[in-house]
Amino acid sequence: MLQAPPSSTRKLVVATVIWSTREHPSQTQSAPKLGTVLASAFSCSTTVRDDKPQSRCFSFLFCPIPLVNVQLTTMSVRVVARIRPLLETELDKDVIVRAEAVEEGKPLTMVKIPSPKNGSEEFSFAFNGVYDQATTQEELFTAEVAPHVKALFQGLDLTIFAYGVTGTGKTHTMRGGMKLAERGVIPRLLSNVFRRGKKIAKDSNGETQVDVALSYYEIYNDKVFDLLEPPEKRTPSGLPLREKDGKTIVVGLSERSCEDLRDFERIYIESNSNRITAATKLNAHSSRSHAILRVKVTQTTGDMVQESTASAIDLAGSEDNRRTDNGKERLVESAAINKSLFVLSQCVDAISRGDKRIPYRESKMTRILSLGQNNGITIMILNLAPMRSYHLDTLSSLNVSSRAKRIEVREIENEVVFKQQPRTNSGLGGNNMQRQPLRPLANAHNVATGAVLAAKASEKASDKPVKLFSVYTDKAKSSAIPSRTIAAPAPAANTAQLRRSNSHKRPSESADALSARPTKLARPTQQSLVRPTNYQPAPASQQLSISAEQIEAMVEKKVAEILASRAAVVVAEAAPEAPQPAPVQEPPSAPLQSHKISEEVRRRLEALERRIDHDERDDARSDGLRFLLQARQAKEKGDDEAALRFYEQALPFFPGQAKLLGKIDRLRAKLGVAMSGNRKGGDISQVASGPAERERKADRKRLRFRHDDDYKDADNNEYDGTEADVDDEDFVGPSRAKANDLRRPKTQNTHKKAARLGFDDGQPASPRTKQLLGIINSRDLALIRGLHGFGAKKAQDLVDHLNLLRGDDGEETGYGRVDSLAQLRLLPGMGSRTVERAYDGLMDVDVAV
Ligand SMILES: Nc1ncnc2c1ncn2[C@@H]1O[C@H](COP(=O)(O)OP(=O)(O)OP(=O)(O)O)[C@@H](O)[C@H]1O
Repeated sequence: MLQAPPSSTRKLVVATVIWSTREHPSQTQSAPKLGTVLASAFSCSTTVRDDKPQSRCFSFLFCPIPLVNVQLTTMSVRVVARIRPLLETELDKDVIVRAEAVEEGKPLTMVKIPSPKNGSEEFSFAFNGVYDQATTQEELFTAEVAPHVKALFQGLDLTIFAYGVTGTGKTHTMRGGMKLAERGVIPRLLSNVFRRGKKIAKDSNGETQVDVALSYYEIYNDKVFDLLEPPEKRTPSGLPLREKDGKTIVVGLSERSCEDLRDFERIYIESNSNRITAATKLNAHSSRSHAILRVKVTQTTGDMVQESTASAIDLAGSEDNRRTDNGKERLVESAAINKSLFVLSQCVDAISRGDKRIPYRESKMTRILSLGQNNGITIMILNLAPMRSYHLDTLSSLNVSSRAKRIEVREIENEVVFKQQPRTNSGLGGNNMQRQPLRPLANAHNVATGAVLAAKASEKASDKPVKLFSVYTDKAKSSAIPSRTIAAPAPAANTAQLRRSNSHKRPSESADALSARPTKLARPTQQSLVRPTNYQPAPASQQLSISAEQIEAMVEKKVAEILASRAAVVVAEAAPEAPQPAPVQEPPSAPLQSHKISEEVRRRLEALERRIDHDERDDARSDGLRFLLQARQAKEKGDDEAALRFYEQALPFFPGQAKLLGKIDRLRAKLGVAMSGNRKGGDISQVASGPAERERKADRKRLRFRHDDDYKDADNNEYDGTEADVDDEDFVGPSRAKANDLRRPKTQNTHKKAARLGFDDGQPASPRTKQLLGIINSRDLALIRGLHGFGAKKAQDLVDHLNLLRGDDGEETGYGRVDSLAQLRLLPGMGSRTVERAYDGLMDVDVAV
């Protein structure tokens, strides 16, 4: 049975067809001929998108036995735009965003918006679909999401995320309002999932069992918090992320099984009350976090199990703080929100440029979203406000989103596995998951983990969480909507009128907004964080009553466990061929004194551990710290060779660090002596040809590539590797230096330019460089905006970025300070052209003076 997928934008790249049998799903065999046949048989229906011919993809999943899986299919991220209707206070005359069709009678695919500089000019952005102000929740769902539910049950993962400026309707789209008709994508998705699950069970006469489980978490200030857990269980550093089987997983995330829609409603409403939203000037109930709902569908037939996941993501909205009047607390959140969205746009840009280095790891949200790296189907819903007051923000999100269309995701269905080897691909909890250790609940601002906050919330708590949106299905209606064909658009003003004359009135704009508002939690005061209205203190019997020593013992034990597991992971990643360190096995009752590591070392390890956890706003650095941690552990065990390897692996994260280089040199020297002694006359070259040296060589290569990627000119893609060479000259030694010499003539001009600007880290900074860096490091928005080539947004983004980078240990590491033009160039949004212009701008001023 062949099934054509719903999307018209997929393309077929049948490279390998995996043929597997139900009896032996693990035995696969390439069948390229069959793939070719299928490709030629079905590639005839071509659709045109973005002026690029695309072929339709056909998947052959869920065929009768034997299973035939087309595994290497790619498709672009499907990007659709939705223009929200006018709110009560907004006027028709201010509408500037329109939805249009390429030709009359065709579906809407264009968004038109005037140029901010010249009103008579108009920009057009093409999307896979555009939904105007009159579009209902049901129409959007039926056209964009419902068709993919089938694919979800065929084993594909589905990701739907709403992106846009604050107040443009992301939460409304994803979660929806109180009335049945206002239900958003999420409740409708669950409704469809349960319905299809029941159908599959029924059609198979109960042979196939379908289970649904939920995880729900938020990323707040770049920390991950489980929304299924009560706020008092949160730890200040949130849950860590790890990569597993090519997927980013949240370690220790809980999962709840969900039987039906009623169950879902209870869980969803309860956990949404844990989500952080607050009043800002631009949105009375603004989401201050990115919220990610994961719906895991497990189909079990006999001993075969197939898992797939639908992720529905309501991103927090970017906001221009000049318009928000945000207070300090909101500004901190805003900086985190803007930074992650900025990184997202950087990722989109990098992917669409075809860059090798995609800055996913610079924010948790982009790591989790992994655009272009994740498999399955991805739908991005760009939410737009039609008003002039959003003009520049709208343009910027239109730019990002239209580039996102070029991102290809691999459409790979999840494998079917035997029950005996249950998949652990979610890694998202369950009983086998280690939760983070409980820590004292005194917390920083604004995260609802503190006992005080919780207690405050509990004063207002009612027995039941407040229901703020509708979940239940009105089945009869849903099937009545035909697949979307939207007539030629009415002029914006008319549609706006149409919408506003509608009886549908958003409670947010009404006097009793706080009580009746459908989408987000009511907040007692403007600018205040509103935390769980449903919070109930745990009954006395469940409250923690443990002594300080017990807590200390728990923490110590946990640290030892975490270190051991990380050691295993890092060792496995770093040297797959090397023997794995034996896991630290400690009986629960083992006395603490039995720990092999001395107190002093433990303290240092803990300090490192804390830095790893707290420093996760820069995961690249925390990777580096992890290597340092491993190196120290290895040294403690007397394994100098491993220590050397880990120190060298840490080096790319702390390039040029004299202390680190010193350690490496000393260890190399020591190892050389020791090895020659051990090997009776063996010399260092023997060591150098062993696995350690191979690893070192690989590291150097990695280091070189890393630098090469970093130094790829962000503005013009012109390659300039010279700085990288200068950076690690000491480390690479003479042979590398020679290689550099060979490369130099090719990049002479760039090099000269770099030298003129003092891009080379090793060179003394010129007065102008110092002046420029002084301005940057001042983080003074006005000064930075005054630099040549810096617009308001660029300046704000830079300041936000620097503020975020500074962190607690800013003083010690100098992190968040820009010490050279080379560093400045590498910051998000900079690039050599920007730095050059700013530098030259200063020069002009000097000359003029
Ligand atoms: N399609 C729509 N129909 C009716 N009302 C809408 C629609 N989209 C948005 N709204 C209304 O617009 C207001 C802002 O929407 P919402 O809170 O969903 O924005 P948001 O993008 O999630 O904002 P933030 O990023 O600050 O959380 C709300 O009052 C919401 O009810």
